Amino acid sequence: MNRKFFIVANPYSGKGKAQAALSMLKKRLDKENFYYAIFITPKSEILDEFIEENLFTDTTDVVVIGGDGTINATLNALRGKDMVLSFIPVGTGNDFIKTIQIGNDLSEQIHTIIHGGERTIDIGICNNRKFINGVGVGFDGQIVHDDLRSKSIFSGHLKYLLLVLKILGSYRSRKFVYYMDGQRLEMNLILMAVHNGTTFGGGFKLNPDSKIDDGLLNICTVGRISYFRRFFNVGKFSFGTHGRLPEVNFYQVKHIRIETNDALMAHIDGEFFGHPPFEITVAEKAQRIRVKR
Ligand SMILES: Nc1ncnc2c1ncn2[C@@H]1O[C@H](COP(=O)(O)OP(=O)(O)OP(=O)(O)O)[C@@H](O)[C@H]1O
Repeated sequence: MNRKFFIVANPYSGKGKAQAALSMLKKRLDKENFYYAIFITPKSEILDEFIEENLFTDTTDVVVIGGDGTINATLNALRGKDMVLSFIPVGTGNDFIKTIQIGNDLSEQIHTIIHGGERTIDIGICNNRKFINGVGVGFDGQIVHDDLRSKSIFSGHLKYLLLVLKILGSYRSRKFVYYMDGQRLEMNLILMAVHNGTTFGGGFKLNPDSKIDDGLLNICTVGRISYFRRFFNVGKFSFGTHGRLPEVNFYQVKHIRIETNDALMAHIDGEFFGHPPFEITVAEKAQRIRVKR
């Protein structure tokens, strides 16, 4: 079958690195005589609807040049169409691709897009919206919320890290009421990370043992923790060694329901996603992606 590429490029992701990536990808696709179409994303709350409207039905390969938010919008635009997703990560955090092998630089990543192998991965679903990496509720939802509104002389990852430190020093634990595979729990938590992937926030490996094709969601909860212990242990979350802390618990489930609480903020694949209630499940082996052979 002749392959047809549809390229979704976000000019805003990661301070505009998409243009250079797009030029190089176009050159390589031209050289190999592939058909392709390009969609440059507009700033919009309904990005997935714009992508879906422009997607040709005979597309075989959808390439995302952007960060996790652009991957999320593209994934939701596919609405079950059987197309292979591949990635050039030019976002700020790029947390999802830390779970897979696509190559370390632009040239290798383009090689993977054209000549890579296929892998079929699980997809999470939260209140009918799909996610590829995860949903964060509590502390990291608050960061995404505040990041959207804060003005700073810094930008990108540095702005994000400064916000993490600021909120780390003030965020209080909140009551979570939730059902994991039907079992009711009620806990005061700083955060709950529900993952298909492993990492949030550009490198915090909250669920280091998560696998993207095991049919399960990995959950990390962090309970009430003193301000001193937060700052002292924050590095452990980057290395994924926080499991030794008594405030941390890990779970693997197929379904979680988090009850209504307007004091809890959430994000889905790094995009602000409001407040619970959330009904979160996993669709096993639901999406083909392109990875390094
Ligand atoms: N043309 C555009 N101008 C401004 N914003 C845009 C444009 N196109 C898309 N967006 C916004 O970009 C956001 C997604 O950015 P994306 O997540 O891909 O990059 P990032 O935030 O730099 O990376 P990451 O999520 O990996 O940290 C969405 O909120 C979307 O509305």
